[in-house]
Amino acid sequence: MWLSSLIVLNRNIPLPSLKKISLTQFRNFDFQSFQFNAKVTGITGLNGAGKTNLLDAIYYLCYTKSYFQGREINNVKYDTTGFRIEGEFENETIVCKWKEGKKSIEHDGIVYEKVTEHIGKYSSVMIAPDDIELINDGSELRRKFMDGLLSQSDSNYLEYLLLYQKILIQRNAYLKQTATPNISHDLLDVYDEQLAQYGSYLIQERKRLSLQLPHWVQEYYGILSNDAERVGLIYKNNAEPEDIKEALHKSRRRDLEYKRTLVGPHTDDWHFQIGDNPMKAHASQGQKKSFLISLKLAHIKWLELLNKRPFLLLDDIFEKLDRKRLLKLFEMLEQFKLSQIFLTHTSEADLLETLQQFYKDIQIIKL
Ligand SMILES: Nc1ncnc2c1ncn2[C@@H]1O[C@H](COP(=O)(O)OP(=O)(O)OP(=O)(O)O)[C@@H](O)[C@H]1O
Repeated sequence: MWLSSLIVLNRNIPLPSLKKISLTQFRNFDFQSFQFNAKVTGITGLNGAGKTNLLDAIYYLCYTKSYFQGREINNVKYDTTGFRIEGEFENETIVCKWKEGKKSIEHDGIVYEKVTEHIGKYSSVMIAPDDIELINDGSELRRKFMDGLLSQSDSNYLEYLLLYQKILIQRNAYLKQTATPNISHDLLDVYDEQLAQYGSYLIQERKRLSLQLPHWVQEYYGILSNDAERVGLIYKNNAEPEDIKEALHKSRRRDLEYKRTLVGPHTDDWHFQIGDNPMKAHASQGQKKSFLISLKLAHIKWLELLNKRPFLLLDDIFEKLDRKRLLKLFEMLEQFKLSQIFLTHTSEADLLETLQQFYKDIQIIKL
Protein backbone atom coordinates (compact mmCIF):
# COMPACT_ATOMS: atom_id res chain seq x y z
CA MET A 1 0.00 0.00 0.00
CA TRP A 2 1.46 3.37 -0.94
CA LEU A 3 1.66 6.46 1.18
CA SER A 4 -0.95 8.55 -0.62
CA SER A 5 -3.54 5.91 0.19
CA LEU A 6 -2.43 6.00 3.79
CA ILE A 7 -2.76 9.71 4.35
CA VAL A 8 -5.97 9.43 6.26
CA LEU A 9 -6.31 12.87 7.68
CA ASN A 10 -7.33 11.79 11.09
CA ARG A 11 -5.57 14.18 13.39
CA ASN A 12 -7.30 12.87 16.48
CA ILE A 13 -5.72 9.49 16.78
CA PRO A 14 -4.72 8.82 20.38
CA LEU A 15 -1.11 9.11 21.35
CA PRO A 16 0.17 5.78 22.60
CA SER A 17 2.04 6.19 25.82
CA LEU A 18 4.54 4.07 27.64
CA LYS A 19 3.71 4.00 31.34
CA LYS A 20 6.36 1.69 32.69
CA ILE A 21 9.34 -0.34 31.58
CA SER A 22 10.95 -3.21 33.50
CA LEU A 23 14.36 -4.47 32.54
CA THR A 24 15.80 -7.80 33.59
CA GLN A 25 19.43 -8.59 32.82
CA PHE A 26 19.35 -6.09 29.96
CA ARG A 27 22.88 -4.68 29.50
CA ASN A 28 23.99 -3.05 32.77
CA PHE A 29 20.56 -3.45 34.44
CA ASP A 30 20.01 -6.40 36.78
CA PHE A 31 16.39 -5.79 37.48
CA GLN A 32 14.99 -2.30 37.39
CA SER A 33 11.63 -0.67 36.67
CA PHE A 34 10.92 2.88 35.58
CA GLN A 35 7.54 4.62 35.62
CA PHE A 36 6.88 7.32 33.07
CA ASN A 37 4.26 9.92 33.80
CA ALA A 38 5.10 12.91 31.62
CA LYS A 39 5.20 13.88 27.98
CA VAL A 40 8.93 14.50 28.27
CA THR A 41 11.29 12.34 30.28
CA GLY A 42 14.86 13.42 30.90
CA ILE A 43 17.20 10.59 31.85
CA THR A 44 20.24 11.85 33.69
CA GLY A 45 23.31 10.26 35.23
CA LEU A 46 27.05 9.96 34.94
CA ASN A 47 28.80 8.51 31.92
CA GLY A 48 28.21 4.78 31.78
CA ALA A 49 25.18 4.92 34.10
CA GLY A 50 22.96 3.22 31.51
CA LYS A 51 21.07 6.19 30.03
CA THR A 52 21.53 5.02 26.44
CA ASN A 53 20.68 1.46 27.45
CA LEU A 54 17.34 2.63 28.85
CA LEU A 55 16.54 4.53 25.64
CA ASP A 56 17.49 1.48 23.63
CA ALA A 57 15.16 -0.71 25.67
CA ILE A 58 12.28 1.57 24.63
CA TYR A 59 13.41 1.28 21.02
CA TYR A 60 13.53 -2.50 21.45
CA LEU A 61 9.90 -2.60 22.58
CA CYS A 62 8.89 -0.89 19.32
CA TYR A 63 10.99 -2.81 16.83
CA THR A 64 11.98 -5.99 18.74
CA LYS A 65 15.61 -5.20 18.18
CA SER A 66 18.27 -2.92 19.55
CA TYR A 67 19.15 0.29 17.77
CA PHE A 68 22.81 -0.16 18.62
CA GLN A 69 23.55 -3.87 18.91
CA GLY A 70 23.25 -6.20 15.96
CA ARG A 71 23.98 -9.25 18.10
CA GLU A 72 21.43 -10.10 20.77
CA ILE A 73 24.03 -11.65 23.02
CA ASN A 74 25.49 -8.15 23.50
CA ASN A 75 22.22 -7.06 25.08
CA VAL A 76 22.46 -9.71 27.76
CA LYS A 77 23.99 -8.62 31.04
CA TYR A 78 27.48 -10.02 31.38
CA ASP A 79 27.61 -13.52 32.93
CA THR A 80 23.91 -14.18 32.40
CA THR A 81 22.14 -16.04 29.59
CA GLY A 82 19.11 -13.96 28.64
CA PHE A 83 17.24 -10.70 29.06
CA ARG A 84 13.68 -9.51 29.37
CA ILE A 85 12.11 -6.12 28.61
CA GLU A 86 8.54 -5.49 29.71
CA GLY A 87 6.70 -2.40 28.55
CA GLU A 88 3.36 -1.33 29.94
CA PHE A 89 1.64 0.84 27.38
CA GLU A 90 -1.66 2.63 27.80
CA ASN A 91 -3.76 -0.43 26.94
CA GLU A 92 -1.44 -3.38 26.66
CA THR A 93 1.75 -5.01 27.84
CA ILE A 94 4.55 -6.04 25.52
CA VAL A 95 7.28 -8.39 26.68
CA CYS A 96 10.43 -9.04 24.66
CA LYS A 97 12.52 -11.98 25.81
CA TRP A 98 15.75 -13.43 24.53
CA LYS A 99 17.42 -16.47 26.01
CA GLU A 100 20.16 -18.66 24.59
CA GLY A 101 19.43 -17.75 20.99
CA LYS A 102 15.64 -17.78 21.23
CA LYS A 103 13.58 -14.64 20.99
CA SER A 104 9.91 -14.29 21.81
CA ILE A 105 7.59 -11.30 21.84
CA GLU A 106 4.44 -11.39 23.94
CA HIS A 107 1.40 -9.23 23.65
CA ASP A 108 -0.73 -9.30 26.82
CA GLY A 109 0.72 -12.68 27.72
CA ILE A 110 0.27 -14.26 24.28
CA VAL A 111 3.34 -14.97 22.19
CA TYR A 112 3.21 -13.60 18.64
CA GLU A 113 3.62 -16.38 16.10
CA LYS A 114 5.77 -14.12 13.97
CA VAL A 115 7.81 -11.27 15.39
CA THR A 116 6.84 -9.23 12.31
CA GLU A 117 3.25 -9.10 13.60
CA HIS A 118 4.42 -6.59 16.18
CA ILE A 119 6.33 -4.32 13.79
CA GLY A 120 4.47 -1.14 13.00
CA LYS A 121 2.39 -1.15 16.16
CA TYR A 122 4.64 1.27 17.99
CA SER A 123 7.13 3.56 16.34
CA SER A 124 10.15 5.31 17.64
CA VAL A 125 12.82 7.49 16.18
CA MET A 126 16.25 7.50 17.76
CA ILE A 127 18.70 10.34 17.27
CA ALA A 128 22.09 9.25 18.56
CA PRO A 129 25.77 10.03 18.04
CA ASP A 130 26.25 6.65 16.33
CA ASP A 131 24.04 7.88 13.48
CA ILE A 132 27.17 9.34 11.94
CA GLU A 133 27.84 5.80 10.66
CA LEU A 134 24.95 6.28 8.26
CA ILE A 135 27.11 8.78 6.39
CA ASN A 136 30.56 7.39 6.98
CA ASP A 137 29.97 3.65 6.60
CA GLY A 138 29.09 1.54 3.58
CA SER A 139 25.81 1.34 1.72
CA GLU A 140 24.33 -1.43 3.89
CA LEU A 141 23.44 0.86 6.81
CA ARG A 142 21.76 3.39 4.54
CA ARG A 143 19.77 0.65 2.83
CA LYS A 144 18.73 -0.70 6.22
CA PHE A 145 17.60 2.72 7.37
CA MET A 146 15.48 3.33 4.26
CA ASP A 147 14.16 -0.24 4.32
CA GLY A 148 13.14 0.41 7.94
CA LEU A 149 11.10 3.43 6.87
CA LEU A 150 9.41 1.52 4.09
CA SER A 151 8.74 -1.52 6.27
CA GLN A 152 6.97 0.71 8.78
CA SER A 153 4.63 2.06 6.14
CA ASP A 154 3.96 -1.13 4.25
CA SER A 155 3.85 -4.65 5.65
CA ASN A 156 4.15 -6.02 2.08
CA TYR A 157 7.48 -4.29 1.80
CA LEU A 158 8.78 -6.01 4.93
CA GLU A 159 7.44 -9.36 3.77
CA TYR A 160 8.98 -9.02 0.29
CA LEU A 161 12.24 -7.81 1.75
CA LEU A 162 12.49 -10.86 4.00
CA LEU A 163 11.58 -13.18 1.12
CA TYR A 164 14.09 -11.49 -1.17
CA GLN A 165 16.82 -11.87 1.45
CA LYS A 166 15.97 -15.52 1.98
CA ILE A 167 16.20 -16.36 -1.74
CA LEU A 168 19.38 -14.33 -2.04
CA ILE A 169 21.02 -16.33 0.75
CA GLN A 170 19.99 -19.57 -0.97
CA ARG A 171 21.27 -18.41 -4.37
CA ASN A 172 24.58 -17.26 -2.91
CA ALA A 173 25.01 -20.50 -0.97
CA TYR A 174 24.33 -22.48 -4.15
CA LEU A 175 26.87 -20.41 -6.11
CA LYS A 176 29.43 -20.91 -3.37
CA GLN A 177 28.95 -24.63 -2.86
CA THR A 178 28.65 -25.75 -6.47
CA ALA A 179 31.53 -26.07 -8.89
CA THR A 180 30.76 -24.02 -12.03
CA PRO A 181 30.56 -26.99 -14.45
CA ASN A 182 27.94 -28.63 -12.21
CA ILE A 183 25.76 -25.53 -11.88
CA SER A 184 22.12 -26.00 -12.81
CA HIS A 185 21.10 -23.01 -14.86
CA ASP A 186 17.50 -24.10 -14.50
CA LEU A 187 17.77 -23.74 -10.74
CA LEU A 188 19.42 -20.31 -11.11
CA ASP A 189 16.54 -19.34 -13.41
CA VAL A 190 14.11 -20.23 -10.63
CA TYR A 191 16.04 -18.14 -8.10
CA ASP A 192 16.22 -15.25 -10.58
CA GLU A 193 12.50 -15.37 -11.21
CA GLN A 194 11.81 -15.07 -7.47
CA LEU A 195 14.42 -12.38 -6.90
CA ALA A 196 12.92 -10.37 -9.77
CA GLN A 197 9.41 -10.77 -8.39
CA TYR A 198 10.21 -9.52 -4.89
CA GLY A 199 13.06 -7.22 -5.91
CA SER A 200 11.02 -5.22 -8.40
CA TYR A 201 8.60 -4.25 -5.63
CA LEU A 202 11.48 -3.17 -3.38
CA ILE A 203 13.01 -0.96 -6.07
CA GLN A 204 9.68 0.53 -7.04
CA GLU A 205 8.91 1.52 -3.44
CA ARG A 206 12.41 2.85 -2.83
CA LYS A 207 12.00 5.03 -5.91
CA ARG A 208 8.77 6.43 -4.54
CA LEU A 209 10.41 7.18 -1.22
CA SER A 210 13.25 8.92 -3.04
CA LEU A 211 10.76 11.35 -4.58
CA GLN A 212 9.47 12.51 -1.21
CA LEU A 213 12.18 12.23 1.42
CA PRO A 214 14.80 14.64 -0.01
CA HIS A 215 12.36 17.56 0.07
CA TRP A 216 11.71 17.13 3.76
CA VAL A 217 15.39 16.67 4.55
CA GLN A 218 16.27 19.85 2.66
CA GLU A 219 13.48 21.77 4.38
CA TYR A 220 14.57 20.75 7.90
CA TYR A 221 18.24 21.18 7.11
CA GLY A 222 17.50 24.67 5.85
CA ILE A 223 15.81 25.61 9.11
CA LEU A 224 18.49 24.04 11.32
CA SER A 225 21.38 25.62 9.46
CA ASN A 226 19.78 28.90 8.40
CA ASP A 227 19.66 27.88 4.75
CA ALA A 228 23.40 27.53 4.73
CA GLU A 229 23.65 25.05 1.86
CA ARG A 230 21.86 22.53 -0.27
CA VAL A 231 21.86 18.88 0.75
CA GLY A 232 20.82 15.91 -1.30
CA LEU A 233 19.71 12.35 -0.92
CA ILE A 234 19.75 10.33 -4.10
CA TYR A 235 18.63 6.76 -4.60
CA LYS A 236 21.06 4.77 -6.75
CA ASN A 237 19.49 1.57 -7.99
CA ASN A 238 21.49 -0.70 -10.23
CA ALA A 239 18.49 -2.21 -12.01
CA GLU A 240 15.06 -0.94 -12.93
CA PRO A 241 12.08 -2.81 -11.41
CA GLU A 242 11.18 -4.40 -14.74
CA ASP A 243 14.78 -5.28 -15.66
CA ILE A 244 16.01 -7.30 -12.69
CA LYS A 245 15.67 -10.67 -14.37
CA GLU A 246 17.60 -9.49 -17.37
CA ALA A 247 20.25 -7.84 -15.17
CA LEU A 248 20.67 -11.09 -13.22
CA HIS A 249 20.93 -13.03 -16.44
CA LYS A 250 23.55 -10.67 -17.82
CA SER A 251 25.52 -10.86 -14.61
CA ARG A 252 25.41 -14.65 -14.34
CA ARG A 253 28.90 -15.26 -15.72
CA ARG A 254 30.38 -12.80 -13.26
CA ASP A 255 28.23 -14.22 -10.43
CA LEU A 256 29.68 -17.68 -11.15
CA GLU A 257 33.16 -16.24 -11.14
CA TYR A 258 32.73 -14.30 -7.88
CA LYS A 259 30.40 -16.93 -6.37
CA ARG A 260 27.78 -14.43 -5.26
CA THR A 261 24.93 -12.37 -6.67
CA LEU A 262 26.32 -9.08 -7.87
CA VAL A 263 23.21 -7.21 -9.02
CA GLY A 264 19.83 -6.51 -7.50
CA PRO A 265 18.34 -4.23 -4.86
CA HIS A 266 20.68 -5.66 -2.19
CA THR A 267 23.47 -3.67 -3.86
CA ASP A 268 21.58 -0.37 -4.16
CA ASP A 269 22.80 2.72 -2.33
CA TRP A 270 21.50 6.06 -1.17
CA HIS A 271 23.94 8.88 -1.79
CA PHE A 272 24.02 11.69 0.74
CA GLN A 273 25.34 14.92 -0.73
CA ILE A 274 26.27 18.41 0.28
CA GLY A 275 26.04 20.72 -2.71
CA ASP A 276 27.05 18.36 -5.51
CA ASN A 277 29.63 16.49 -3.46
CA PRO A 278 29.50 13.34 -1.33
CA MET A 279 28.71 14.28 2.23
CA LYS A 280 31.17 11.82 3.72
CA ALA A 281 34.24 13.58 2.31
CA HIS A 282 32.99 17.14 1.96
CA ALA A 283 30.78 18.00 4.95
CA SER A 284 32.01 19.23 8.33
CA GLN A 285 31.07 17.36 11.50
CA GLY A 286 28.43 20.00 12.27
CA GLN A 287 26.96 19.78 8.77
CA LYS A 288 26.81 16.00 9.03
CA LYS A 289 25.03 16.20 12.39
CA SER A 290 22.49 18.69 11.04
CA PHE A 291 21.89 16.49 8.02
CA LEU A 292 21.32 13.42 10.20
CA ILE A 293 18.90 15.28 12.44
CA SER A 294 17.05 16.51 9.35
CA LEU A 295 16.89 12.93 8.08
CA LYS A 296 15.41 11.79 11.40
CA LEU A 297 12.88 14.62 11.37
CA ALA A 298 11.93 13.49 7.87
CA HIS A 299 11.45 10.03 9.36
CA ILE A 300 9.06 11.49 11.96
CA LYS A 301 7.21 13.31 9.18
CA TRP A 302 6.95 10.06 7.24
CA LEU A 303 5.48 8.30 10.27
CA GLU A 304 3.13 11.19 10.90
CA LEU A 305 1.66 10.88 7.42
CA LEU A 306 1.07 7.23 8.22
CA ASN A 307 -0.88 8.35 11.27
CA LYS A 308 1.77 7.06 13.61
CA ARG A 309 2.88 8.97 16.68
CA PRO A 310 6.42 7.91 17.43
CA PHE A 311 8.39 8.02 20.64
CA LEU A 312 11.34 10.31 20.12
CA LEU A 313 14.55 9.07 21.70
CA LEU A 314 17.28 11.68 21.87
CA ASP A 315 20.61 10.34 23.00
CA ASP A 316 23.31 12.79 24.05
CA ILE A 317 21.83 15.51 21.89
CA PHE A 318 22.97 18.22 24.33
CA GLU A 319 26.57 17.26 24.00
CA LYS A 320 26.46 17.02 20.24
CA LEU A 321 24.68 20.18 19.11
CA ASP A 322 25.57 23.78 19.79
CA ARG A 323 23.01 25.75 21.78
CA LYS A 324 21.57 27.62 18.80
CA ARG A 325 20.87 24.45 16.86
CA LEU A 326 19.58 22.72 19.96
CA LEU A 327 16.96 25.42 20.52
CA LYS A 328 16.08 25.33 16.81
CA LEU A 329 15.60 21.59 17.08
CA PHE A 330 13.19 21.87 20.03
CA GLU A 331 11.36 24.64 18.21
CA MET A 332 10.98 22.38 15.18
CA LEU A 333 9.81 19.46 17.29
CA GLU A 334 6.75 21.47 18.25
CA GLN A 335 5.31 20.96 14.77
CA PHE A 336 5.28 17.16 15.13
CA LYS A 337 2.82 14.98 16.98
CA LEU A 338 5.00 12.80 19.16
CA SER A 339 3.80 10.33 21.75
CA GLN A 340 6.52 10.96 24.28
CA ILE A 341 10.04 12.31 24.23
CA PHE A 342 12.86 10.64 26.13
CA LEU A 343 16.25 12.27 26.27
CA THR A 344 19.54 11.67 28.00
CA HIS A 345 21.99 14.11 29.48
CA THR A 346 24.63 14.06 32.16
CA SER A 347 23.48 17.36 33.68
CA GLU A 348 19.98 17.62 35.11
CA ALA A 349 20.21 21.41 35.55
CA ASP A 350 21.25 21.97 31.96
CA LEU A 351 18.57 19.63 30.69
CA LEU A 352 15.82 21.32 32.68
CA GLU A 353 16.94 24.79 31.73
CA THR A 354 16.45 24.03 28.04
CA LEU A 355 13.39 21.81 28.30
CA GLN A 356 11.44 24.24 30.48
CA GLN A 357 11.52 26.74 27.63
CA PHE A 358 9.43 24.34 25.56
CA TYR A 359 7.57 21.91 27.81
CA LYS A 360 5.58 22.03 31.04
CA ASP A 361 5.18 18.32 31.55
CA ILE A 362 8.68 17.08 32.35
CA GLN A 363 9.88 14.15 34.43
CA ILE A 364 13.46 13.46 35.41
CA ILE A 365 14.82 9.96 36.00
CA LYS A 366 18.18 9.88 37.71
CA LEU A 367 20.33 6.80 37.13
N1 LIG B 1 25.93 -6.64 28.09
C1 LIG B 1 26.27 -5.83 29.09
N2 LIG B 1 26.30 -6.29 30.37
C2 LIG B 1 26.63 -5.45 31.39
N3 LIG B 1 26.94 -4.16 31.23
C3 LIG B 1 26.92 -3.67 29.99
C4 LIG B 1 26.57 -4.47 28.87
N4 LIG B 1 26.64 -3.70 27.76
C5 LIG B 1 27.00 -2.47 28.17
N5 LIG B 1 27.18 -2.46 29.50
C6 LIG B 1 27.57 -1.31 30.34
O1 LIG B 1 26.61 -0.30 30.20
C7 LIG B 1 27.29 0.94 30.42
C8 LIG B 1 27.02 1.90 29.30
O2 LIG B 1 25.76 2.27 29.41
P1 LIG B 1 25.23 3.46 28.53
O3 LIG B 1 25.92 3.55 27.22
O4 LIG B 1 23.78 3.32 28.55
O5 LIG B 1 25.72 4.67 29.42
P2 LIG B 1 25.33 6.18 29.36
O6 LIG B 1 24.76 6.53 30.68
O7 LIG B 1 24.53 6.46 28.15
O8 LIG B 1 26.77 6.82 29.21
P3 LIG B 1 27.29 8.13 28.46
O9 LIG B 1 26.87 9.30 29.30
O10 LIG B 1 28.76 7.93 28.50
O11 LIG B 1 26.73 8.13 27.08
C9 LIG B 1 28.75 0.71 30.41
O12 LIG B 1 29.20 0.80 31.74
C10 LIG B 1 28.87 -0.68 29.88
O13 LIG B 1 29.96 -1.36 30.40
